[in-house]
Amino acid sequence: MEKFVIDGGVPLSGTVTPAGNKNAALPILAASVLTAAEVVIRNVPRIRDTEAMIELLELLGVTVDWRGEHEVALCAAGVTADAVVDPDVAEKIRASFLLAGPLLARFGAAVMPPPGGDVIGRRRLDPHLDAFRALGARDSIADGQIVLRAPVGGLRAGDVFMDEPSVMATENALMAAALTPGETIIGNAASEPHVQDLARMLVHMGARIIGIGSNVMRISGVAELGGCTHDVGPDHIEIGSFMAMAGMTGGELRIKDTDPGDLRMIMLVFERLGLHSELDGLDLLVPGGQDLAVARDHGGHTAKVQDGPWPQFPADLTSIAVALATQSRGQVLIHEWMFESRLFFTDKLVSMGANILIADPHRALVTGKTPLSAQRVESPDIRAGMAVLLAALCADGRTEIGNIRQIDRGYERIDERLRALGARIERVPIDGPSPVGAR
Ligand SMILES: CC(=O)N[C@H]1[C@@H](OP(=O)(O)OP(=O)(O)OC[C@H]2O[C@@H](n3ccc(=O)[nH]c3=O)[C@H](O)[C@@H]2O)O[C@H](CO)[C@@H](O)[C@@H]1O
Ligand SMILES: C=C(OP(=O)(O)O)C(=O)O
Repeated sequence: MEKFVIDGGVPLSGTVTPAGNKNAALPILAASVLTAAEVVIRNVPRIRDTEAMIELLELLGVTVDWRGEHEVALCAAGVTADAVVDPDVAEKIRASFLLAGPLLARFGAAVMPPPGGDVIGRRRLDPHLDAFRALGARDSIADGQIVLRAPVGGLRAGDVFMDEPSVMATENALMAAALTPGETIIGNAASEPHVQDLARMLVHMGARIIGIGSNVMRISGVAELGGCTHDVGPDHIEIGSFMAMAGMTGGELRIKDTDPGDLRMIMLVFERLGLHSELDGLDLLVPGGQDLAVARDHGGHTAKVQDGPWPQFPADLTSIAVALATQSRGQVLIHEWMFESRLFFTDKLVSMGANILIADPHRALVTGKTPLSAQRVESPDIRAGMAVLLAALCADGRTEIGNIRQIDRGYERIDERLRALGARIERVPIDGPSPVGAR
């Protein structure tokens, strides 16, 4: 067990390169199961969630060959119909359920243990099951696991209409449809950058997909998919986290090699919170020393930030937006529309001095700017952990953050990368000695 010890109050400045998108890498790794050919995946973030997915793949019989720090070659030629999804590893990540689509399509059956993931509210699996049913599969429960079976002769191309634009259900439906001959239509599909990235990989493997980036995709599936080499796109959630960090500490940051199309809504919403950023080619620049002030709506009305399915503001950045708002003059209502427990972590920011009123489980009214001071806090989930870390970086004094395994689930070597920007942060074993050089 480890904790972060942070001495705050230093502007973080310099250049940083974002890691590959966690939520793209996970389905892209799972898609390797769709083919017996080798797939090479580059720009894989080295985080705990991708480690867990790769462990699951190895336990299924996929050969895993790291060819570089972020490049892995996977070959699922040895996976058989009786391969088992390991329940102990599956419960570590929500994305373990992404193996359902590939296994069902390739072998006609999948036995799926309950997935894990962030405890941020109720997380339905119904859209996944609905999609598989629309392709002819049947499901039942045995020993707490979901058993999926394709009809004799395999899945049938069909008309899938999501009851909500679920990200992972769209990904499962896409993977299953790509290996099902005929045309499948997915309506009310999710279209997040990670969904698009997976769809592009499936095209490289031999499927034809029309409508990538929209909420209706038409997939011409094939009986056999081939190998490919695929680069995972940059993580827009990590980029948003770095932007907020620069704004909150007053530093100047250049974020390299972004995908500007993924940043439009994030830049717009952060601008509303007073944080200006601009593009320089593919790089995103956050100027230093900004005096943050929330922009009121026309007519002087209170500003609001609300998340939603893409291209709306990403749910995974709402915790970060709350942290940023604490350092911006004025008042803003943050409405986390999707997950009913995601805002509970704000009590940690309040304990550090933030002025946040929780109106109900989905709404927080943040009034800034308030000085923050150091505390001992736990990280309840990946993004709340990052929000608390951002608060610690601009707080006065020494903050200790426990349960940093949560942060490590989604952010690669975050302490090392923040140190390179000037942060005074150390990773120390729990009950270990005080870090050298820290105040
Ligand atoms: C591994 C991965 O990719 N995880 C992401 C994925 O999770 P995941 O795919 O599990 O999330 P879903 O898109 O299914 O949405 C999560 C929950 O939000 C609710 N919901 C969602 C859409 C909607 O239109 N109405 C609605 O009510 C549902 O209760 C649903 O269970 O997408 C979430 C929403 O972007 C992100 O927070 C997660 O980081
Ligand atoms: C909620 C998240 O991840 P997961 O769906 O894997 O729990 C996240 O990335 O913020």
